[in-house]
Amino acid sequence: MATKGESLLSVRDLSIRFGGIVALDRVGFSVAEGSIAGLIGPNGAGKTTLFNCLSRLYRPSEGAILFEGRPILDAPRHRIAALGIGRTFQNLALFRSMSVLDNVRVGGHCRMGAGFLAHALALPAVRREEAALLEQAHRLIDLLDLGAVAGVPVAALPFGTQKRVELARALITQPKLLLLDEPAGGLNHEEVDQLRSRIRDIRDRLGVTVLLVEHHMNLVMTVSDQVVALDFGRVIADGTPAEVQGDDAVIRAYLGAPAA
Ligand SMILES: Nc1ncnc2c1ncn2[C@@H]1O[C@H](COP(=O)(O)OP(=O)(O)OP(=O)(O)O)[C@@H](O)[C@H]1O
Repeated sequence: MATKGESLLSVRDLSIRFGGIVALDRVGFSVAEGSIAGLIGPNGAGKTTLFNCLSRLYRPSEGAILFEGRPILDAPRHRIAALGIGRTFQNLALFRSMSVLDNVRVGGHCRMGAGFLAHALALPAVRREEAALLEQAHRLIDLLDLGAVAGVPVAALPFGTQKRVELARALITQPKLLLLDEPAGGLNHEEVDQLRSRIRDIRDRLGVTVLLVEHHMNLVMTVSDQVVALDFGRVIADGTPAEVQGDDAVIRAYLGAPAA
């Protein structure tokens, strides 16, 4: 197991092609345990493709992903949450007619140890697990200020609140690494400020390492310890927010090459 400051996640020489497009080209970087890392890059740079490789939705053609020092590309997709990697999606993936509480609880079932038969028979072990899950769901609902709407169907809530529900649902799997795909997308200024402190709370209070893909530069640069910049599927910068913000290749990628 990685100790604080060591790499929790290492991406090594990761490549993937779609037809003629090289979406990721020998991408490599590491994320230290207990840190907040931001992944930036212009549209089409490969950020979502990288997330999809990390959550095993895509299979890279080359390279390796190590989590806690162990390769995970051979792990079946449904084991990823149980290994300790959670994620949220750019487009919310919630059960819209279900309540906030039920959406959060449902996310926790992949971590439950009791088997199918034990569930069917409602054995005491299952009842204990269900009770622990309910308690954890309420804790996360409180952490994310969702207490007042716990019984409300998700479809009836404003977008910003739904995004918090998705965050709570991703956290109930007790991930060591949380992948956030554009958490600030569609949020107003005040909600982005709240999101910044929530991401810090998640790291500081729950001890979760965070990797976020985000276009909102102010959020990425103020919340991250490390920023990795991609362009055309390649890592063009990897360092502190100040280093990456001042990097010539990053400035060129965002502003375009100066006219000849
Ligand atoms: N399933 C796919 N089939 C074909 N091409 C794909 C697929 N997924 C991604 N691509 C291509 O790979 C490249 C990287 O796309 P990706 O969505 O990862 O970029 P991104 O950095 O997340 O962009 P954005 O910020 O716009 O979300 C793009 O050229 C995209 O068209």
